[in-house]
Amino acid sequence: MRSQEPACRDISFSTHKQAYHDMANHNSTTGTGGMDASILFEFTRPQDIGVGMFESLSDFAFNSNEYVGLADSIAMGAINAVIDCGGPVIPFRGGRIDATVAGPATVPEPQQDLASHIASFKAQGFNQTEMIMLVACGHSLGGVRKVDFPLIVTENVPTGIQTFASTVGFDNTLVHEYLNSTTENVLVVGANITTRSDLRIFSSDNNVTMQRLASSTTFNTVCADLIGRMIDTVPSSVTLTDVIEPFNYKVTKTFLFPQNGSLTFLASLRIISSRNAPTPTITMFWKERTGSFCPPKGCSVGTSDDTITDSSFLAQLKGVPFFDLFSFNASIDLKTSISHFWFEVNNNDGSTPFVVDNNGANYTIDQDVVLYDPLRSDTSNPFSVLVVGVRAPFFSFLLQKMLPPTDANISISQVKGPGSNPNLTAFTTLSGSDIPFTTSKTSVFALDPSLPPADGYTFYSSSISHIGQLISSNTIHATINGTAYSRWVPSLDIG
Ligand code: HEM
Repeated sequence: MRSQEPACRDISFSTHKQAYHDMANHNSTTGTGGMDASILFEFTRPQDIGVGMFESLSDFAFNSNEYVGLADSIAMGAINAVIDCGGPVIPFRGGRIDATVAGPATVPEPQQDLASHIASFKAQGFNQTEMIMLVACGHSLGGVRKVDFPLIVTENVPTGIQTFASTVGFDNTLVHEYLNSTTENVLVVGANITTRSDLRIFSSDNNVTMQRLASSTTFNTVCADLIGRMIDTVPSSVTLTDVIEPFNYKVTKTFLFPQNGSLTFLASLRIISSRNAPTPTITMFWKERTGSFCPPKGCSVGTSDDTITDSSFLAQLKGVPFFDLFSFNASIDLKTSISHFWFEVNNNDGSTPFVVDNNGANYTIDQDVVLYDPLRSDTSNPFSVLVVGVRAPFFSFLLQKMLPPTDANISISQVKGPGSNPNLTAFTTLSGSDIPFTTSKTSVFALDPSLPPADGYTFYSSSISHIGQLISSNTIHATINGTAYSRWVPSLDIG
């Protein structure tokens, strides 16, 4: 079995529900609310409660960083939940912006009447037919937990969850069981008539829409469309990206730091691989930042490592069987440094070698003045020592004098998870884990006398404790002699 095989599990169901609850405070008239991760501030409300909701939020606790927020993770979670349960592939757009406060309490509740539900869905941007469809798509998965909704699940269920359909998976079994009156969906046939919201919704057009959904092709098409609209419902101030598809060449794991009289530059190029073709030969090229050192075609180095990995299940469904990661370890002339790099790929199949250069823009290195130094840093335990190299001013470099800059302010801001929300301590106890909040922390660097200047750089360090927390990204900010620099370091470790 491949490591990326899908698994349709409890967490898939609650992740899917969470996406709807996050979206459900959208108001299409005012253009406010939507998929904005405000659920993080709302999940103790009666309409949002449940262990499932908490667990799926915890699942995403470490995904956020300065560039990708929790709301995008929730949207991607819903897409994965649907495919993991055998449903259709829903396109993903990025760019959601996380809310910083709770939204209005407009998530529909099962005890409300039909008119309220029609009004709620209308505010969210869905008409009555679409409401029926979206609820049928949503309730294709999972069920109602007795522990959280004892007034709805009135009888004992061995698993604690009264499922909406008799089979597990994203399909229209729920629709068939509803139409042929074999359903055990408690929101249709539960003893508590007040909370039979699915019955009121499904039958609100005399079952015309439910009958349409009896075709599995229609069900899949309709659900892909409506769940896609659901996760793309955002405040009007937010513009989502185009649909994001896997791309052929992705540069990752770049590190530039001084070492043994040169600059070491590490980079990896991830390419889509079928495993059936010959292994390509890839060469990395680069150009100097200043002066001349490289031949006219650029300095170059071959691969130092090549690892094939499985792609995600979503990528497999999009026709990406494997990824091949080619690593490069280049020694860069210290004086002339590096300004940009690109690759030449020879597929070794008789075709002409070609250049991969970020569609003509090259992969640029914006500065070499402030560098994170992974070798001088120690991230092996929760008490990390992070080291930043600062290039000595030009004149002192020429004189071979490693003078520290006269004025250096360096700090690192880190996104960490989980943090804690003091208002929600009851849930901390309930779940046995921490609240899934990420927090941002800034630490200051000081000139480190234990690290002698070398290779034109002076070294600054900062001791950082992050016991029990995972760091999801880091950005170094520095002002050196009046000039501001910033460097994003997604991972502190070379490996
Ligand atoms: C009037 C509208 C709706 C009402 C009143 C409603 C109500 C409920 C209730 C009471 C539960 C049980 C929750 C639990 O035990 O954790 C539930 C579960 C669920 N709902 Fe809805 N829902 C509505 C619409 C939707 C929509 C539009 C979707 C998604 C498109 C959705 C997706 C789900 C999923 C996937 C579950 C199962 C969660 C699990 O098993 O962990 N619901 N819903």
